[in-house]
Amino acid sequence: IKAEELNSTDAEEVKCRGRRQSLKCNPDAWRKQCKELLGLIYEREDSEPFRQPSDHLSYPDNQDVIDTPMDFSTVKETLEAGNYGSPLEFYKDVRQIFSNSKAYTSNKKSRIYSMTLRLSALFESHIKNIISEYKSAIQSQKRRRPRYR
Ligand SMILES: COCCNC(=O)N1CCN(C(=O)c2ccc(C)o2)CC1
Repeated sequence: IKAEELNSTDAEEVKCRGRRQSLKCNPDAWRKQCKELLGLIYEREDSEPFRQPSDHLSYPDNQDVIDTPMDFSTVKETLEAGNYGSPLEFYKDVRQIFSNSKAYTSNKKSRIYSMTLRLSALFESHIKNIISEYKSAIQSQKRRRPRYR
């Protein structure tokens, strides 16, 4: 069969199978990329208040305002335990950290909340590519399913 006779999906698949698992084709590349992104976040001083679960003693009303507590150590453990099935689940938990802080903040000028704004800007700028590479990697792994009428 000549290469030009392959349809786009098969061509993608052949391209991916043939080549060593480059980032483009490797549906598991996202785990390493998310670990690296977490490393970037930990390097930022802005992440300090979010590296541990917020201690309810010093922030008593945190309990009733926040129904899904989340912090970066929990995200890190989940990722390292292999308990995220995709970068989308990782994304969901990290966004929870930022939304909890926003929900908890009475004024938008609070120092802790402004830290989450900088962190989420950094996070969003990196997670976009990780998710789109993941989506194209699984696309190129998918066989075209015959459509039964
Ligand atoms: C050294 O870190 C200890 C664990 N972390 C926390 O205790 N906190 C982090 C989460 N959090 C807030 O996002 C927030 C928004 C506005 C205010 C006043 O707090 C509450 C405090």
